Amino acid sequence: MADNHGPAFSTRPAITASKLLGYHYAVFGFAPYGPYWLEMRKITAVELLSHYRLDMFKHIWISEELDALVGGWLEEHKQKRLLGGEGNEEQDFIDVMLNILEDVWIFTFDADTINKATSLASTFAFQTRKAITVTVASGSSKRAHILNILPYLMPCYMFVALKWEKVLRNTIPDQVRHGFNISGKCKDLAQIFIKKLAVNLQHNLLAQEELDIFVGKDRNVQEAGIKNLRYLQAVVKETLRMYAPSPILLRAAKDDCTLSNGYHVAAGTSLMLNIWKIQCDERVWSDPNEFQPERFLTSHKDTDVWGLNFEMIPFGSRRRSCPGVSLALQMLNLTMASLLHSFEG
Ligand code: HEM
Repeated sequence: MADNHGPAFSTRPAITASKLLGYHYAVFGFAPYGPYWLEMRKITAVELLSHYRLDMFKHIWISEELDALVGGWLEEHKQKRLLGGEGNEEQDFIDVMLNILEDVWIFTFDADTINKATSLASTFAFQTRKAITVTVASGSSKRAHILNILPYLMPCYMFVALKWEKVLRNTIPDQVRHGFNISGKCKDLAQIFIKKLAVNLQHNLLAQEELDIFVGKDRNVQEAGIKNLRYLQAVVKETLRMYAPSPILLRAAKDDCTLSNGYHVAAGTSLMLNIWKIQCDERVWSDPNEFQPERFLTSHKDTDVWGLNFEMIPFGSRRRSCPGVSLALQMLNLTMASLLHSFEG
């Protein structure tokens, strides 16, 4: 279906939570297919998440800079709460935002929570923007900065007839939210990864051996060296296969279409793709419930996660696939390699 009817299913279902929490679909991951989504997708791919930009911003995601920014901000709010006064309301806001981040399936929220989250989300946007402005003012001006992309966002104004302010407010916090999300996803995946290696001595030894050969005990793992760590990459892929962080994809039919089996699907029909089931299909994967990284060096050595092999789509596929896949893979591989490297085998 993803192959033959990809374009027909390139929009998202119009659910209430996307409308309320996504500023009337201005958060482009929730936006319907159309000129606004196309423009935002282009800006994100070229200006924010391209290899060129990832290289420019490497100092941010490799260092602790972003963590420090967000951590400092949360700490400040905690302190305010301890001192009483306005802190309580702000703490409410943080609690709700963290719930949203942890619970991606926001359509399970009841009406009250959605109302509360909607008003608090705008505070979040305001605070994030303030934090970014303060960071710029406080002086990393010589470095490439995320705000460099803002001129490219200006044309979006024309598409949504929103105030420029609103586009800015929705876009940057959205990427920051994804930043939080990836840390969460990385943390969950890292836990699974370590647990799997802890119970399986043989996997652990193979991964450690590879690190010893290509990195050595006395050096830190560098991003450039990851490409040599083929076993480690296979372990990361196997983790993504068995524990896809987004196990269900949400799409909707953009136009009427007829599937190859003759079913007619009306425009607007929601489609939920069960990625977990696809990635554990025993017709494709032998012993699908067994953690076997070796399969990505043997029977599935040509299967990657970029959305072209439909038996393995942890980042989705085609038009609405994850634009952060490159960043996510770099972070996952580097985090896992560094974690493993810090432990004795
Ligand atoms: C382990 C990490 C990650 C996983 C497993 C993941 C997975 C996914 C999946 C399954 C989708 C839906 C794809 C589809 O419908 O076909 C998606 C969409 C998206 N992801 Fe990710 N993602 C990750 C990290 C990131 C990062 C780091 C960013 C950006 C900084 C990001 C930004 C987005 C955006 C903006 C969309 C919506 C795209 C659209 O609707 O056009 N993701 N992601």
